[in-house]
Amino acid sequence: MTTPEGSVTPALRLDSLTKDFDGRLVVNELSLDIPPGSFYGIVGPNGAGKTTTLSMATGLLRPTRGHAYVAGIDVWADPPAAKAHMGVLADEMATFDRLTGRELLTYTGLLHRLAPDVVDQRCDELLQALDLGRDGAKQVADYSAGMRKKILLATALIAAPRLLILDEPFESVDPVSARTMREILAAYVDGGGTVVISSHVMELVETMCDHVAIIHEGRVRAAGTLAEVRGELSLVDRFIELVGAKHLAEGSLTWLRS
Ligand SMILES: Nc1ncnc2c1ncn2[C@@H]1O[C@H](COP(=O)(O)OP(=O)(O)OP(=O)(O)O)[C@@H](O)[C@H]1O
Repeated sequence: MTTPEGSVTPALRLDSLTKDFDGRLVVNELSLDIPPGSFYGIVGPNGAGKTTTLSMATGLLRPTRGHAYVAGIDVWADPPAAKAHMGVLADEMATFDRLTGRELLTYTGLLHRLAPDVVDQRCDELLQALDLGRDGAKQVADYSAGMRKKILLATALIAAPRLLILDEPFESVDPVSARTMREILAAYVDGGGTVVISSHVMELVETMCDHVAIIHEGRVRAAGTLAEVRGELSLVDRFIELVGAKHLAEGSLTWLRS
């Protein structure tokens, strides 16, 4: 989609997003444009505000101030329209744990008004691809943490949205499944989709993403293409340069030495 001025509408626009928890600003006037077709990594130290930001962007947590737009649609002004454009994976998302993996996927597909035979075929393919074929009949409540990530990724993918927002999608996932997930996401971006992931794993972001934002204390410290953000440094060095390295103070935890 293009605006009247001819500029391309961002797949996701965060406009001065702010979250105040009991007087503490954990996300502070955060603005970011995610170009369509990009594979965008959001990195930041523990507690930087990544999950809070993505929760506000996906309609899970109401911002104190600011706006999020998906393909130009204001997420909080028209949540159903905005949500129709995106697939979301987030730990704090409520899900129907008493359904089996296959039932949850089927239910999600039917909610998106896909034809039952299409849902069936996509369920087969997704369960197979994510190595959940044998666990399709098990309740999601009994899934391991990694299996839960994978079934939630499958629910985010089943309706083939144009935007995927994935909070720590690789956490707890084994290396074989992680590789498959990376292949699925790379093919999705090749097909014109946009992916936004948060991650702590710099190597992963560096090899997968073409854009990156470094967030610290609720603000964007650097954002742009990977090359623009990294400069001459590796992403991890740039990250440490921006957020500051911490070393163990001399003499602390000496009681750990036997
Ligand atoms: N519901 C809440 N009430 C109060 N404070 C909260 C709430 N949710 C998050 N916070 C605080 O907001 C800050 C940002 O948390 P957030 O989960 O967004 O960080 P994060 O960057 O995703 O961290 P991590 O990398 O550790 O997952 C933290 O200090 C956290 O304690």
